[in-house]
Amino acid sequence: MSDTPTSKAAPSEGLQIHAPVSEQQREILTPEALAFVTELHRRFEPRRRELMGARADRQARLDAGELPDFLPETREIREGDWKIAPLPADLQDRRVEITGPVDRKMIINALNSGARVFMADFEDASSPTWDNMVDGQRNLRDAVRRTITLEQSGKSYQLNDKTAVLLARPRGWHLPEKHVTVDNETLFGAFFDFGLYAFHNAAELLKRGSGPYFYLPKLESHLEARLWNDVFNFAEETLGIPHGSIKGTVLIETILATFEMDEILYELREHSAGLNCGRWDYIFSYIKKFREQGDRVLPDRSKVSMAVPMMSNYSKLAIQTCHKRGAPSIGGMSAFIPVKNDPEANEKAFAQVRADKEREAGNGHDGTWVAHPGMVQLATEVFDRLMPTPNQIDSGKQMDLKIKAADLLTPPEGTVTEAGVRTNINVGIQYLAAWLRGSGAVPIHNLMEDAATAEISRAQLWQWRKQGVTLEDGRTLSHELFDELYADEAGKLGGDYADATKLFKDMATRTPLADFLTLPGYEQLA
Ligand SMILES: CC(=O)SCCNC(=O)CCNC(=O)[C@H](O)C(C)(C)COP(=O)(O)OP(=O)(O)OC[C@H]1O[C@@H](n2cnc3c(N)ncnc32)[C@H](O)[C@@H]1OP(=O)(O)O
Ligand SMILES: O=CC(=O)O
Ligand SMILES: [Mg+2]
Repeated sequence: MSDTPTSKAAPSEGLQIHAPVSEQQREILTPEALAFVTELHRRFEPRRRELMGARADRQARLDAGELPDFLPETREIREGDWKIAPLPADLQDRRVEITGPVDRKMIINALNSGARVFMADFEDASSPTWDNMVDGQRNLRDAVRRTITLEQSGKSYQLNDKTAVLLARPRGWHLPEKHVTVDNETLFGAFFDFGLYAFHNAAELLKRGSGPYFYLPKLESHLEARLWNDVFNFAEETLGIPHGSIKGTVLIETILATFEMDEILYELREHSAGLNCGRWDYIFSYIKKFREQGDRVLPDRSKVSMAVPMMSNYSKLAIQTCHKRGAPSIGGMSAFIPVKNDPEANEKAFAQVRADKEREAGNGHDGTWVAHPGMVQLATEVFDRLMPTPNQIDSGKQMDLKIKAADLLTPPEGTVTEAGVRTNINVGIQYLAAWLRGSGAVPIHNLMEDAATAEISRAQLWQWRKQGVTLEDGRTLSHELFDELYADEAGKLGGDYADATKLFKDMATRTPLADFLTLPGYEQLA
């Protein structure tokens, strides 16, 4: 294995960049790195496209009333006795993982936060501007080599001696990288983000005793996991790193993937580092997939907690499935963040996070996510107390659980309120405005908001309006009432939010529901 990454592929012809490239960005966009990305596109783009077609076909069937269930054709995999390959040493203990965008300061702060793992996020927490995506790669390259530093606002940032293990989350299969084409076709973000990170860092990470570790977002089927596995195999061979050294933790954050957790682990068994419960996208996915099914309307977002049966069953099934296969099952993100200048509200936020982490550790998760360094100590204290071993894969928790499709599909009790409608409008517009300005994670009303939580706001509004839901006060959410509430909330935010107000309303009302807010949003992103 050499220090300088090399690719067997020749520097690429056919790849074009349609954006300015600074001197510093050229260090990332080298001919060799771009040749590798080009090859990923040429080999795997037809399958990516086919899988996106399968998503659309499935949605049409769901719109017609079909419900998901465990697949008959993969019963043998579910019932078989197999395990994933052994975990590398530095992925055995993942009790607290901090996440955040690939901004230079955030990366340093997250790696120094005391968390076991840092997930550097090109996805939900990042607005995919060209500079964010390419500079993020540069920041991570420097983080891997431990040369990352920053002087900002009179403060000096550098890495502590002991830092978190680094995982990167590339964009999901659906998101294009519009600034790059290969053979005149748009390159997709997953190939760009994975390709550049793996090319620049895989060998270096292995040399340093870690490895090229990834979180894989928004998968809807085991066939999508198979594609990632093939991409990993190709990358290992091309970059000359050992087979199985790339590890992927799949986010189970779509209602459809929940029915294929065994199969997803199986596809990735030589490359798997377990599963994670991405609760926010999961709720979004439930709304999106069942948007036309009037008996599956969810109540206000604040009422869809991890304690409601549908969500609790999903997380317990993830624990059972992972542990049967020797894999870690990581919990999710509580959206509560520290509240400045309000001790009472701050105490409540901490109590919420504590309760969430106690539930996760008690149920059997092997680790969890936090959004803010201020929550690392609390989550660590909870996991240290309730999980005294590095993980609880062998604890036997949830092994007697018997989950049927209805346990995952039955919506929770609860009502839709005018306040819930207004909050979704207000938060959705504020988030989208920030995203269009280049920030993908923002604090709004003392909660962490990112692309996944904004999608819930949008999809709920769409479904409630479409279904003409009855509000708790007895009124129907007619198109007229929706317009009235929308105009009122947008009016309170004012003219600075004009672009976001227009786009968010379009996304909350346009038929059919757009698959992702970030797709039409990306067309408007500078
Ligand atoms: C649904 C999902 O996908 S969840 C995963 C994706 N979402 C995320 O990763 C969200 C991550 N969190 C964040 O981005 C931020 O915490 C926010 C936007 C929610 C709040 O940000 P802020 O209000 O700026 O936080 P705050 O002002 O309290 O920050 C205090 C310090 O902590 C740092 N900080 C805050 N969050 C993080 C983080 N996640 N990682 C690293 N550092 C952080 C800030 O940079 C700041 O550092 P400084 O004192 O050196 O300037
Ligand atoms: O990515 C995490 C989620 O909750 O969505
Ligand atoms: Mg997500």
